[in-house]
Formats: sequence, C-alpha cells, structure tokens
Amino acid sequence: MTLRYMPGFGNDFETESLPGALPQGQNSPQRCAYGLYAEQLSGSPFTAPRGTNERSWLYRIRPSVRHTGRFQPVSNDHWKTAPNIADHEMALGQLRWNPLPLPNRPTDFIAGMRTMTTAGDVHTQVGMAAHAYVLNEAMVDDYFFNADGELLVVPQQGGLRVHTEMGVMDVTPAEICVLPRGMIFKVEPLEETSRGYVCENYGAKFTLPDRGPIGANCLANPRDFKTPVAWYEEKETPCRLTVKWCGRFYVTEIGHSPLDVVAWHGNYAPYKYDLRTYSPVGAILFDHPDPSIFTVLTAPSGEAGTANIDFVIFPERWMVAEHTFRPPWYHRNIMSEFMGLIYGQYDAKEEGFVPGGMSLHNMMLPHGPDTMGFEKASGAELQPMKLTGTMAFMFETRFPQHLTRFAAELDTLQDNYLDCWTGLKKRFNGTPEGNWD
Ligand SMILES: O=C(O)Cc1cc(O)ccc1O
Ligand SMILES: [Fe+2]
Repeated sequence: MTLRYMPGFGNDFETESLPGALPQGQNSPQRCAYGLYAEQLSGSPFTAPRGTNERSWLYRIRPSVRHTGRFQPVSNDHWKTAPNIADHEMALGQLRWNPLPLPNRPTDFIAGMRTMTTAGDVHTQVGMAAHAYVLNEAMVDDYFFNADGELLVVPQQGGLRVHTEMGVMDVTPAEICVLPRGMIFKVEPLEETSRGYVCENYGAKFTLPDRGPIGANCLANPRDFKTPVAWYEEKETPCRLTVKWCGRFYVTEIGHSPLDVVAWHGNYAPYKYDLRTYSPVGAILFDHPDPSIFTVLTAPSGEAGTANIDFVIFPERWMVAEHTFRPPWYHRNIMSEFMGLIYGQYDAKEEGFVPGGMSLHNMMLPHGPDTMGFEKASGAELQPMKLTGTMAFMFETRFPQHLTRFAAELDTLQDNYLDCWTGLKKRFNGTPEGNWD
C-alpha cells in the first residue's frame, strides 16, 4: 500500500479516493455521488473565530450513527483520566523510569496504553495525560475513538500504521502524529513490537507557536506537516468500536468497518510530522535560552503565554555558545515537565535517562544536569560541538502532573535517581576563583 500525504498545517484540504465522490460547490447535495452520506465532523464550536474554526465534511458509506449500537461499559484499568489524584502513596519527588518492558502477551495499542501522569480535569476540558504504550498486535476488527481529547503519538521503537477515518499514516520513531478528538482509528505495529509515548490533550488543539521576532521561518515549518489522502475500508464483518468518554470506556458491536469515508474536505484532520525537519534556533554567541525555543506544537490554555501543553523537542544541533555552561541550567519552574527520549543521549543526563525512559520534574521541583553533566560541561573546551543522533522531548503543562498508581509502582522506577545530583559539591570557598578541583 503506497501512502500519500498532503502538505501543510491546518490547511483546508480536499481529497477523494473515487473520482467525483467529493461534491463541488456545496457540502450537502440532495443525493451524494456513489450513494454516500454527507456528514460534518466539528473540532470547534460552529461559532469559533475563523483562526480556530475547524470542521471537515466526510462522504461515507454509512453515517457514523450507524457505526454505534448500544454502548456497553468495558474496563481499561491502565488508561487513566484526570482528575486522578492521590491514587498512590508515593511521596513527592523528582522521578525517572527505565522503559516499559515489551509485552509478552498479545497486546494492541489500546490495551497497551499505560498512563503515567494526569493533569487538569477532563470534564472542563483542561489539562492532559502522559502515557507510555507498548504493543505487539494489530487492531483488525477493533476500532477506537477518544472523545476526551486529541492524541499526540510519539513512537520510540518500531513504527505504527494508523488507519483513520480520513486516511492512513505510517509513523516511525522520530516522527509524531496527531489524532483529532473524536476521530475513529485503528493501529497496527510496523514491526513485531512497538513502544512509544502519547500526550492526551483535553484542552484546545495543538497549534504552531507564534515565532515572534524569529520571523516567518525555522522551528516547525507548516509544509512539513502531512495529512493523509482519503482511504476507505469496505468490510461487512463483525467489528467493535471502543469509545473513551469522560474517562470511561464503552464498546459497541457493529457489522461493518467504521472507516468508510470515501472522500472528505476540510481542516479538521489527522497529521504527521517528522521531528528531523524541525529547524532549531538557539544561542549563537553565549548563554542558554529557555527550552520554549524548541516548541514544536503548543496547546493554548486561554491565558496568553501559559500553555495547557507545550510539546518541546531537543533534537541534534550545534552547540557554539562562548564562555557558557551549555547544557540546561539548574531550575525550578511553575510548569510541570514530563520527558522522554526517542534515541541517543540527552545532554543534561548522559547516563540513566535511556531511550524509551521517562522522567517527571513536577511544578516547582528543582532539577538540572547530573553531576557528570555539570563537571563535563563546566570543564569543557568550548569548541563548536555537534550533538548528534539524539532526540528527546518534553510534554510541559501549566498544571501539576499527578502520578498514577501504575507509574508509582512501576518496577522500572529508578530508586536512586536523586543520587545523580549528590556529587554536586560545594565549590564556594570565599574566593572569586572558587574551588574547581
Ligand atoms: O529539565 C530539562 O532538562 C528540560 C529543560 C531543558 C532546557 O534546556 C532548559 C530548561 C529545561 O526545563
Ligand atoms: Fe526542566
């Protein structure tokens, strides 16, 4: 299957997989071509301002209302939703985990989802959840949609083929994809096993950050975002559609595939993005900028400059700053930082933070480079140096991130994480030179 994509971020796209399936000049003809049903899928209130107004028109074999029967509650013990506070006994702290073990039983994308943190409140559409996933099984007759928010998927090992109502995307490590709230999809692993991270955004959709004085180019460029062309599955076999709605899961049985959209147009659609096409902008003389300069996507909270979520990456780049401590500085932030590593080494933590691993530095908890990182960077000869083969990321939110019981009890939690800073010794000796021995 050759997959095709259309470039652009938030464009008004149009695509048809059969000629003439897409009506021209109107949305709702008396009779649609091919006997299709017209249906609108809204991602914003009808009356949202033009810049944030999102909807698509789908021309499909059956309307969505025929893709849901009576819902039955089902359990999903590991996919948690905010508010999910005081779910465990673990005390506050800076935390780090080794990767989730790969599954040894058949596990699909939904069953393999493990919530690490939740923030905000799904009922008021604020906040997020940080998940890690592992899978080794394709969803074949199983479909899913999440009414609680859009899903930003970050594969770390093994790619995913994501079949959505609006087309099919292959997403491999160093690429991400975004599945809009309410969009039906199924996932298959591209290799025997896959692992990655997901940010579930309960709030306003991810968008590109304003570039301010940087101007019209660099960072994430709109044309590097790819939306799949229309594709449909005509399948009259028993299928199940699982729905996540206000933190609960429901399933409904249907006799056909719900991925039956033959043509669509509009600006509410899934997309993928290759993080290697991000053009980082940074300090080219001295000092270390705030990590917000590496924002790929931001989900606004309604308060200026105070994101519900920033999705930030730490890609390969040149380090050239003079007379500067080049890794991240020590800091305490009002925002809460969940980090993951897709591949390579992170400059503040060369050891211990491994690909597939995770860390959580919550609201106002101090953190920064480990002892080795500090010593190396404060003694380094400051030649231009390229950080190569590395891709870390951060889900940063204005809300505190509450740990799930699963995360608190996970075997891969590193008991000795705090030790990475204990070697940071007193160098103050009352003289301006300090003690650098
Ligand atoms: O904590 C971290 O490693 C992420 C981070 C990186 C950086 O360059 C500056 C601040 C920050 O929180
Ligand atoms: Fe930080």
